[in-house]
Amino acid sequence: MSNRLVNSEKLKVLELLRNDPQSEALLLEVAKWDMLRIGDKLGFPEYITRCTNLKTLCVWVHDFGVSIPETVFDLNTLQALLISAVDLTEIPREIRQLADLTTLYIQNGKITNISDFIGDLVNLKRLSFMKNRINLVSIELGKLKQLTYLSLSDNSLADFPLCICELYKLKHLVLTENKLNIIPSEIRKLTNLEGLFASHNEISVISPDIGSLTKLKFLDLRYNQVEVVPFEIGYLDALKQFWITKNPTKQPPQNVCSQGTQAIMRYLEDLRRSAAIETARLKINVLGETCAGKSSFVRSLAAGETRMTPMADRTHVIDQAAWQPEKGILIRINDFGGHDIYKLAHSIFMDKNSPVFLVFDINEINESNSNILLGTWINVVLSKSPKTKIILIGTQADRCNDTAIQVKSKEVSAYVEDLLVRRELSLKSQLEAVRQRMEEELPFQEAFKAKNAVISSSLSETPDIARSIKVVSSNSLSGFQAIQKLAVSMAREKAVILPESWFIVTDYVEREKVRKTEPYLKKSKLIIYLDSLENESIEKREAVKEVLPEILRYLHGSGEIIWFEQSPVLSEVIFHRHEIVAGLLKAVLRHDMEDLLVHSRPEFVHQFSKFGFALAREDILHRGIMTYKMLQCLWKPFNIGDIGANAVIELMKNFEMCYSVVVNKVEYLHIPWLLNETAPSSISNRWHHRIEDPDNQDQLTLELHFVDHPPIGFYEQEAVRLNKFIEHKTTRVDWKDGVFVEMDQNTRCLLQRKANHDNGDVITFALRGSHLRDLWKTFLEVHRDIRLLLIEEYPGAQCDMFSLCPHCVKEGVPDPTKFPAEVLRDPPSQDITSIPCRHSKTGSVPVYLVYPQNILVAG
Ligand SMILES: Nc1nc2c(ncn2[C@@H]2O[C@H](COP(=O)(O)OP(=O)(O)OP(=O)(O)O)[C@@H](O)[C@H]2O)c(=O)[nH]1
Repeated sequence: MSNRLVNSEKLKVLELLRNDPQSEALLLEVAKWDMLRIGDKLGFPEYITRCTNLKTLCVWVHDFGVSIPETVFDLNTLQALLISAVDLTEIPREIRQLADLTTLYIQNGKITNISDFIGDLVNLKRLSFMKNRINLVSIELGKLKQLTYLSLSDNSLADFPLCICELYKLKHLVLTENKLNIIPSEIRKLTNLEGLFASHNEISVISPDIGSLTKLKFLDLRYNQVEVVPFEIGYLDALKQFWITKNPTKQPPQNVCSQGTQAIMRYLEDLRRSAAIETARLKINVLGETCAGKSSFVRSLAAGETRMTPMADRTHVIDQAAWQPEKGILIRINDFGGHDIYKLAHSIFMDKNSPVFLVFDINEINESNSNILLGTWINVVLSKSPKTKIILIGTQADRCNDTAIQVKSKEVSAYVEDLLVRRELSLKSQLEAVRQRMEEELPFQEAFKAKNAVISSSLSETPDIARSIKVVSSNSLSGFQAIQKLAVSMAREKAVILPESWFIVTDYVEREKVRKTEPYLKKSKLIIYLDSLENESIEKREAVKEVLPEILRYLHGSGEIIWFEQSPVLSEVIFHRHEIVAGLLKAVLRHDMEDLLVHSRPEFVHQFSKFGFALAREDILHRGIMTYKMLQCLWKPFNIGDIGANAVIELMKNFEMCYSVVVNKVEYLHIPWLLNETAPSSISNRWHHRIEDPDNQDQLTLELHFVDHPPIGFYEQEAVRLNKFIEHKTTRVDWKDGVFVEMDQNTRCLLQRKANHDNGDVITFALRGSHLRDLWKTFLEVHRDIRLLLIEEYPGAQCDMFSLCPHCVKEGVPDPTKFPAEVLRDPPSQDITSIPCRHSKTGSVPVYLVYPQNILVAG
């Protein structure tokens, strides 16, 4: 059936009309129709002239050529004409004949202007020229006083057609995907407007008069160039949804915009009440090996004069320097002291929007150590946040002559270039492999396509590493000017406009940072402080209290504080001193724990008996288990009390550095980072290399192949996450590179990390048991979890995931067939019963071994 009618009962008539178009009886029937929808390319039906009662004509996907058949304009009963006319280049003049039209849609054409005669269609209420090429609109459009809906979306409008602002009854105005650069003052005239949709334009100016649109409920300005949202938008009481993300907004700051309408409105209201102050805050993270010269560089930069660190002063974990290069600009520089703590707790201290200064001693760099001094750090940053800007800074230039500096600078640039080329080549070869498999036309084409898309997108994003390195000396301050200029320009890009009242909180935090009296600030105490400000009006104090979460989020984003709001315990504690958080984490996540755990030390001797301490020590060193009591001892020097300790534990759990197990009402923290030992010998009895009982057991296996090493922390984080899938009454054994779990009598699993110098490291998750259906359920959940961990936490990790053929595994084939793990998310069609496997005698294996037919797929 090619022609479609809205009323299906009339389809028979239509079919007969095709066969016998002259049948008078049928034509009489046609004359009664009031609505007709045509949706093909088979020519325009002749009988249309007989539709003398037609009120609605809807023609989609119809090849008119460049003009609409004139017969349409004779249908003078028409009230609604909706056409999609691919080749139409202008609005047909004859349209004026349809004087009763209330709805006119001419979409998906090539129309370039809206001509004068449009003004004749005075009864129009709804008008759309969506998806044309309109760049000119006649002022006559302003005569359509009955219009309530107008869409000119997806056209080429560069100037806002002011005549639109004469359409007083307009309720919905859709101008998305044009080239508009302003929302003009005249917009105030559209007092009935309820929805203004202008995303994907080039709008940089919004007239404050937009504040007159008292009925506006929806305002969409995403994907524009707006820096300043006028505070008058805060007057729009009816506004339910305001979208303004994907703009370079300073007012409100982008983190406020991404919080949604309520947060934006609160901010704007605050701005209305108090003065607006422009401020630019930037966080720079300084990384690099120990003794590179980081601290000397950071301190000299912040002080504006040489500040060399003595050799002795190299024990800090993280220092934060404040640098105010000019009024209104505050740069916080985190100096990570070359410690692993940065690598372990990246997500706590880092964010993709803050640049990294990677510092190395220019005298030390050579071909053999570039990988350690630069490559490892670059990979750590890129695996976590591939879009972070990285600037390479060679220090200690005063100890190097000019020629050597030139040579070494070139070598470093070449090294980085090479690193990026290698990265690209590796991605390209992965892509090639996937494409080859696509050509083999195996089942699971969707899986290959998905993988193809992921690799292609990584390929299209070249990491943002500055190729030319900056060479400085903290001794002579040579090269500092260039760095200062760069940092200031990066800070300016981050400038935001804040209501003056926000500075009550930011000033308080800054003062406390300098005073260093408290290890952290309590939110409840901050609120008490706000209440105590007698010089401020009650209204102002209340307003600040209301926007406190936004202010804290802003301060977190600009590196001023560490504040997470996932839970009441966490949100109560504001860490305003980075060094305290780093110190607390380092006190637990240290690899020299064995030396520290000596009973006679003051922090332990009064808390533990000798025997009790020996047990606790054993737990930590051999099982990676720590009690709350032990934590309290380790954190004693920081004086953080119960509230602070609970918040840090919560932080560690949230960032998956540990998981907790409660035994006999005592909470134990399991911290895979602390494990140093190889697999206990008992494991080989509980998990044989080959499946023990092949007749009754199966094994599902997931292998993660990394181009080089897994990103730091990935394995440990997955080891923590694995706990989610383990039933309460199970046995779990952890060692440095593995986890073995006896889930129940029938099911066991193994997570293992294996170094493989030639082909990159491999992490394996294997699940073995006698109920294939149950195995699949857990296996899919774990696969989904690992996939999400990679996507969300390690988006730059170069990793290939495979599902091994269970048949090969059972047979003990040394190199089992590997299916791309994407097959686990791509159900094969129901009629496929077997999958090719080169190791099988029959050349294939049953599909249920590769994909869990009839079992719900974990997305
Ligand atoms: N001559 C010279 N010595 C420098 C320069 N920068 C740093 N140093 C010296 O190099 C040594 C290490 O400098 P730091 O600034 O402490 O290096 P770091 O990278 O912060 O070291 P960690 O804190 O261990 O990570 C110190 O003795 C500094 O005095 C420089 O530009 N010129």
